[in-house]
Amino acid sequence: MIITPEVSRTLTELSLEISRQIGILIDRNGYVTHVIVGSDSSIDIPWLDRIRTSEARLRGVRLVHSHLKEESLNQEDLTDLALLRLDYITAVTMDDKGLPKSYYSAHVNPEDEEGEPWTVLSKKVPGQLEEGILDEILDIESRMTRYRKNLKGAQKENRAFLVGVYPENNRIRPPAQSIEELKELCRTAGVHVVDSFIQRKNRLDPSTVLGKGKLEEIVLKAIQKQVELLVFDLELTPSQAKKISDYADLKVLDRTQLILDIFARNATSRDGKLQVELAQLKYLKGRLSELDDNMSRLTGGIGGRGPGETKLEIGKRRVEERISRLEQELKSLKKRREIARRRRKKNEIPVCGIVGYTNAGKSTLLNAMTNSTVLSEDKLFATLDPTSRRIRFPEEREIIISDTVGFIHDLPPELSNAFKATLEELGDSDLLVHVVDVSNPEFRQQMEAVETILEDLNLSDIPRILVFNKVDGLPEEARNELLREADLDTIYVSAIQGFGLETLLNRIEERIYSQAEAKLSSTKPWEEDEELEEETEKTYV
Ligand SMILES: Nc1nc2c(ncn2[C@@H]2O[C@H](COP(=O)(O)OP(=O)(O)OP(=O)(O)O)[C@@H](O)[C@H]2O)c(=O)[nH]1
Ligand SMILES: [Mg+2]
Repeated sequence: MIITPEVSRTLTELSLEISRQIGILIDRNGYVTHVIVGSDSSIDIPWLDRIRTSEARLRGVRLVHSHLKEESLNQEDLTDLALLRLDYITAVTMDDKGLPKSYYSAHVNPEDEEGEPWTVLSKKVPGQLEEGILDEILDIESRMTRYRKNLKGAQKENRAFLVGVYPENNRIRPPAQSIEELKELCRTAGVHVVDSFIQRKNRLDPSTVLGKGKLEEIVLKAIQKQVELLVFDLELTPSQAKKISDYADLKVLDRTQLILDIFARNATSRDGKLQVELAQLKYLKGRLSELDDNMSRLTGGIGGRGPGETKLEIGKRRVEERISRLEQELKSLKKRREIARRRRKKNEIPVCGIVGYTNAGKSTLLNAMTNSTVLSEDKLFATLDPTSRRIRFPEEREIIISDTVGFIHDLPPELSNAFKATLEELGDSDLLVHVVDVSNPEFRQQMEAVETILEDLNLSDIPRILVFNKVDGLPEEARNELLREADLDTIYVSAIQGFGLETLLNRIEERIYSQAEAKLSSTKPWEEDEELEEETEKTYV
């Protein structure tokens, strides 16, 4: 039974006596876990511990509360039901003697994506209360689970909503494109994006970023669509993330965390893994400091005397220790890499680096170039990125061509070192091939972002070839327009269809070898060699 007639009567009688709503939370064993006294028209449910074990499950308690007037469940009641994932919610009304009159109940809607997030049941009078409430709740839960099971493979895991808040007249990056990029990041990270929400707002709400109303709307939809993750297209402070996550009872991630996660997944070399861990720890350290500041504001004693070493401080110290250990290790790895680099340099095989915005098609292009020519050879250099290949041209000319990590707008500062370390070897390149995905409407901004990063890395002096990739994905007119305005140095390719690769390879050979010859005639090779040998020996000692 939802509530026994006796308890129900106590509830309504007391309620009438004090002219306030009274609510009780009842667990699955029938025990009352909380008694709540509200005002005459509403009731505040206390913070409920998370006792659910899986996303599809309900909270394990139902709320029965009195309504002083003959009113069914109102919007606030239904919102509480959904937000708190209550097992069930019931409002009991009373007659003028305080005896229970009607019961209005609702439960969450376990499967219908399009309807309301709740199912409102028809009114019952005291004699109609039946046994079997527990079975009914278990049935709702199993329907929720079944609904989830029926979702197709990839849609089942990590279901997410994207949330973007943008200033009202930001002309630099249209929100739709920014969200589109976030979607791509999610795809890479194995997150299934169910829907996205964009809010235009000049002033962010300091505590929850979004206004309460918008957040509530999003959370209610999240419950309905069985979403368990909110991904924000901006950087959240730790306390914002915590507030949103507490309110929504959903996991909350921001763009930085998403990128960190992708880096962590994709790092394969020892160096890469350490770099990512370092970035993660630095990120964590920043978060701990902010939380710590908030805590000491709450706990700080008179005259600024603090509470001694808090748990957070201990955590922070451990993080710092690990950071410095990682930095040490990375330093020694870097030394070893430098030696290997010098040795390679001595071999005098010119190096060509492929750079470009993430997803521009760099890896595809590298594969296409090295597989499509009989001149290529798969060769892995242990100390290089595993995607370096050797290309052999006629006349015994060869080059090493290497793929790099993709560039991205607004790289989180914690990551930029890790990112730069992977790009460090680009400094040795004799030529850079800048690959652009021209089928992306944002490609010009992406080119700019790449330019900025190259400058940042002091690489803008290295000769460069500009390659417009994915021309196959462009409609005829757009392609013609590009062709008209582009300079002669730009090369148009489709890495997938193999279009333009010959031209590109020829251009690479031409550029590298004309430079190499120019260099040969202007420097005395033996001088350089001697110097190298000396340095190499020094590092060995
Ligand atoms: N239509 C079309 N798609 C392409 C072309 N080249 C690459 N792609 C696709 O673009 C996507 C990204 O290609 P990648 O080669 O992984 O791109 P990338 O630049 O190495 O990306 P990151 O390593 O993530 O920075 C893949 O789905 C490719 O199939 C092309 O010429 N035409
Ligand atoms: Mg790639």
